[in-house]
Amino acid sequence: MRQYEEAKAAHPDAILFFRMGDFYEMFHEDAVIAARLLDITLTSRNRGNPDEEPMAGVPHHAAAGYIARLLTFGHKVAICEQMADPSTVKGIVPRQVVRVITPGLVTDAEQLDARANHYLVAVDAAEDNTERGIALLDLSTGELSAGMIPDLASLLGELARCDPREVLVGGGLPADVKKGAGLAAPRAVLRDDEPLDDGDVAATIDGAVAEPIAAEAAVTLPLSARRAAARALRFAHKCTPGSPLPVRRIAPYDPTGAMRIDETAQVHLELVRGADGSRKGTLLETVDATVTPAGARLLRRRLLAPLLDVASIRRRLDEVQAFVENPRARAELREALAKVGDLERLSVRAVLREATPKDLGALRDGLLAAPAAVAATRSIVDAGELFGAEVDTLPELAAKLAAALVDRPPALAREGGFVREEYDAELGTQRRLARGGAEEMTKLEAELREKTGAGSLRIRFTRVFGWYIEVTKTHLGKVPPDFRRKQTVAGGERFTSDRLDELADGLENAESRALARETDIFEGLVRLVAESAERIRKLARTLASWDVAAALADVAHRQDYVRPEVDMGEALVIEGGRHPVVERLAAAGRFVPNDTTLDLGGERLWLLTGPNMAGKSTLMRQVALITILAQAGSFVPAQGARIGVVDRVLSRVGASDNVARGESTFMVEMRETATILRDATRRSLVILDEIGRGTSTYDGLAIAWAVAEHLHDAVGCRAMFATHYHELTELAQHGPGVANWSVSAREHAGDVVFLHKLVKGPASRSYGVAVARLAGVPEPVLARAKAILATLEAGAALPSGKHATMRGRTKQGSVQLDLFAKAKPDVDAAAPVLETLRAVEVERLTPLDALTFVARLKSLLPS
Ligand SMILES: Nc1ncnc2c1ncn2[C@@H]1O[C@H](COP(=O)(O)OP(=O)(O)OP(=O)(O)O)[C@@H](O)[C@H]1O
Repeated sequence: MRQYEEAKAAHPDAILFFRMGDFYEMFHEDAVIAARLLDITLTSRNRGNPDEEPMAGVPHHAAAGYIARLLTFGHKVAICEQMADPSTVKGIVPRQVVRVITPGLVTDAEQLDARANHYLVAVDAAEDNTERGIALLDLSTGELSAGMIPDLASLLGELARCDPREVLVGGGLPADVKKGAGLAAPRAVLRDDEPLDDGDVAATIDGAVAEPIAAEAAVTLPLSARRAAARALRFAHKCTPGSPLPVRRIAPYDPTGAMRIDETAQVHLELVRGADGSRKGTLLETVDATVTPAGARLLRRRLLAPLLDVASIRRRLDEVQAFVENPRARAELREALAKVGDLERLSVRAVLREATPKDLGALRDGLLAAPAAVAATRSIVDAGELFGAEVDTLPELAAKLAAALVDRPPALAREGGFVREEYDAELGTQRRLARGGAEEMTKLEAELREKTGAGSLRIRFTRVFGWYIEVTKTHLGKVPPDFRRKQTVAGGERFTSDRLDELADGLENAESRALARETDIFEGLVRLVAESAERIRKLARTLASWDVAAALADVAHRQDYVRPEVDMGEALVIEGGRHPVVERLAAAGRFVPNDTTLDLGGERLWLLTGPNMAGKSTLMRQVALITILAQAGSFVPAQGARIGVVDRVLSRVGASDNVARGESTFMVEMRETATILRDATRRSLVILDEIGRGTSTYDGLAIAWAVAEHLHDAVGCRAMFATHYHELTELAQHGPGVANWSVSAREHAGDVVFLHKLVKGPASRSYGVAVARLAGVPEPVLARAKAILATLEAGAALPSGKHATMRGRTKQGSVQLDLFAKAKPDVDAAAPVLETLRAVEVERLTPLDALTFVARLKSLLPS
């Protein structure tokens, strides 16, 4: 147990998986926690003795699933392996912690989403807390980026964007940063990191990345960013004690170069995750036609961080256009890329010495497919200019892997059988010997059967007993004297003989030598791949960017998207724009395209009215999504688009509670509105859907009015504002930049027909009652609603003779709608009954509705 105690002392905060034979055992507190979380049996060691201790174990081959479970609960798992084959070691087998797996640092394909990055994030601050640094490490791809973040809001925005699994919060960070990090990265485990001094920073970075890069980082990266990078590297290094880190570069992380789409907008626009947390119905799902995991990850990153630089955006659009115009090259490229697999993650597994024969096989297939991908791209005119000159496809490594490995190598190296016999003379010899030995065994069996006349005699092998001769009971009398009894089984006896032992030894020798040789070859190949990791990753990056361009071209072709013009102008002109997701879900040809123009020099604030369900939200989201797609470098669902670069997309859509954060609907609404008003710049695109709805009518209207005014007068950005407050449409008289638009609908025989077509001017009415009918609200309720509506629209007079307001105050001070109060006996008591009766459409009533209706009328009469 000394080994155990030492390993545990080195990793006190991890659950220690201590390898013993075919099991990983856990002890003490670890065993208790694991038994509870993994639903495995808690046993004990030295039962009944004073040193009895809890113990639990999981089979070694099934460990991955258990580890994944523990990670989801935020635990770290330290893997302590046997460092030698127990059968060859005298005394205690040496053991060592080879890897600590934490939620942010997983490399096992089963625990990773192939189509998304998996980040560990470190956050730091300069000594005087004036600047904040962030570092993002994806160990599974070996990518590390670091940069400075100007303020807390941006930092939280970045955390929401990269959706990390683990956040290291450097010691000394203010409490608001820690609290904010927890909220902005809800899926992450927050971990307090140990102190770090400046000497540690330099040493950690120098030790991890290549010298020129470390030197460059020292000059170009601000201290807070370097500190964050060093934290991430130090943590990762501690977790992979046995092998070098796969990180070779520190990419500058510059959020100011990207469009900011804060968490709220990401959620409201359903960019990469829908309301249920899945990819279903998101923009990403709609435009992600990539065929490689690395391409999918790149596209996801691009959608979450569209560019601001016009030249770079145009370069991406040029690439997409090239593939739109060359369908043949596109098809060939995509066919080749489909075989490429995940070169990035496979090469990292080799660096971490975690690669299996199957991984090497996949890497080989990927490398072999790369030249066809290059050829396809090269077939495009001007390809060199667009897609870079030389591409290194590592032909020598591909050839070596192809020569060495069998077609479908197994997942486990332990049992061998993955290196081609022709690849290595020694391996060939041992395999032949082994095969010869097996043939000899068959021959011996036939010989013995003949000699003894025991027809049931068999020569068999099991892992536990090795080779033996089995004879059934009926033939035991024929067993010759030189057979030695080994074991008695139900049906007969098992024997051995000198000849059998001799053959078995030879066979076993040949097999174990073959396996040892294969293991050597395998380790050599893994080393070779690890040495080439940087080149492989460079190739993977190139292929991923082609994959994205070809995928977007494919979507553009299939969905009829056009190339947007992107410039630094101040207009956002979309002709025949469509919502990329809704149009796919709508029946073919049923989606109604609309033109929208927001222009800082003209109409910059649109007030959008129209009935419920008319398509106001859809229209506003479509404008935002088209802008995001364009700046991410994609074609867009429209007949034409001119996008004057937008620096931020800010949105507040619909009302939703955030009970988890302990805030009411209205509080959330106002908090989000406040953020928008604070963060919006003249270049931003703001989308507001029915703000003010979460409170009483007049308060809501007042707030909505003031917000719209502020956006128009003070911020002066491009904005769309959907509202059901028709009073707000008067704002158009307020300033030249405000315009009224509405999404049209028609009422036909009491039913509403949505046209989804934009028309200039405010909506004439709301059709709320008609929509309520569409939703199945019972007729008696509809009739009463219509009656109330008519009274309201006529400007009802109160008993006191005052003009009706929507609300009044009771003596106790509580708010109530006067119109819903029962009529008092001294006024025309029958009025509401008559109004309701007049409004009902008798032909729509079911018999049951009619009964309910009569009861309702009666209840309206004073008793
Ligand atoms: N341009 C369009 N063409 C075809 N169908 C559309 C269009 N726009 C919206 N729709 C359909 O109408 C439904 C309602 O749209 P949306 O939610 O945008 O309405 P809304 O006006 O915002 O409603 P509410 O005021 O109730 O929030 C959508 O789910 C979609 O199916």
